[in-house]
Amino acid sequence: MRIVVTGTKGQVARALAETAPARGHEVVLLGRPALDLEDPAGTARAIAGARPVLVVSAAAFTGVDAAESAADVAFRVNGAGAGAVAAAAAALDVPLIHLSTDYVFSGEGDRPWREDDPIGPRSVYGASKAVGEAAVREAGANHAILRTAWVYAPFGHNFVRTMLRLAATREEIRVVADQIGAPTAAHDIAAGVITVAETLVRDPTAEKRGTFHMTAAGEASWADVAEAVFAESAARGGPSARVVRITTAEYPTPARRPAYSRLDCTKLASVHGVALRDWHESVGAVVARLLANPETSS
Ligand SMILES: NC(=O)C1=CN([C@@H]2O[C@H](COP(=O)(O)OP(=O)(O)OC[C@H]3O[C@@H](n4cnc5c(N)ncnc54)[C@H](OP(=O)(O)O)[C@@H]3O)[C@@H](O)[C@H]2O)C=CC1
Ligand SMILES: Cc1cn([C@H]2C[C@H](O)[C@@H](COP(=O)(O)OP(=O)(O)O[C@H]3O[C@@H](C)C(=O)[C@@H](O)[C@H]3O)O2)c(=O)[nH]c1=O
Repeated sequence: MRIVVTGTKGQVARALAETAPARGHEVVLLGRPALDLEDPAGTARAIAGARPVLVVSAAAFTGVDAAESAADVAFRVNGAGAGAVAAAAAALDVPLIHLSTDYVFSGEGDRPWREDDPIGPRSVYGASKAVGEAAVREAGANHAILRTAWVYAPFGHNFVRTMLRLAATREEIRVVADQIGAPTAAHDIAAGVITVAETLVRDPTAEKRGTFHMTAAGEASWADVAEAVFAESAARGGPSARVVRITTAEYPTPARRPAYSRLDCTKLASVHGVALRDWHESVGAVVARLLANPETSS
């Protein structure tokens, strides 16, 4: 099928472009200037012109700290922009998969968040993504909202690449150990998105629609992720650093991040048969690719 994806350089968009052809699908990536989420009419035109069988809404304002001082842009892109993409899918009568985030939750909990738990974003980014979710639900498309978390890939902006970059010049890196979540590889998300896409097109019944959580199996703190990255990197002769485990209070940032961010993914497994692999495996694979092909990793 022809899958039209918003964003050209995004991690999930690029991973979809790499993953879908082997599954028999064509991917069309639409990004600025052809599709600008701040321009709803232009967004609708660009999506219609690309003739989708299904739309994946993967572009977003993802600068969590930057959003705190650019709330107007974050809400235009992640709120109204997401609504414009969903309205375009509804007008074309094609299914939509919209990506959302663990940051819509407060993080003040002690068991993995379920889809029907009340949201309570603590950051502008999380709040803007929550507005986007609501706009997608309102638009009337056959849709699935997939909330994922802590995304990384061998390319793009992500924590794994930041750690390897910092390790090139530092012996020691201070990393928060009291935020818990599930680091999720963009390629694993892409594989799961394609399976959900195939189901939505084949079987557009109400049961397959709605909101689902889709993260890697297992849990980690950011410090755990850094340690796993450096263990894998060191084993392959790449850069590594000593991780100093610190508290969130010791690493002040403009945005507040959820302390407990794990998502319960059982609904996705039972309705769509999708369960992503353990994060350790995927972090290992991404670090291995980064070290083997640094030139394809930007
Ligand atoms: N990254 C993460 O850790 C997580 C991400 N998500 C969600 O998953 C989705 C995919 O994330 P990810 O692949 O990491 O995203 P990235 O940050 O890698 O890429 C975001 C993309 O959005 C594009 N974009 C930003 N503003 C606009 C705009 N006004 N018009 C058109 N395109 C725009 C960017 O374009 P350009 O390259 O030109 O800047 C970029 O291609 C997003 O919805 C995100 O909220 C959910 C959980 C975790
Ligand atoms: C670079 C660095 C970060 N940190 C901390 C800051 C923060 O609490 C945590 C993660 O920082 P980052 O800025 O890399 O990640 P962040 O931008 O918070 O990542 C989030 O992005 C958005 C888009 C999402 O949707 C979320 O699921 C999540 O992936 O690590 C350290 O402790 N030490 C460091 O050296």
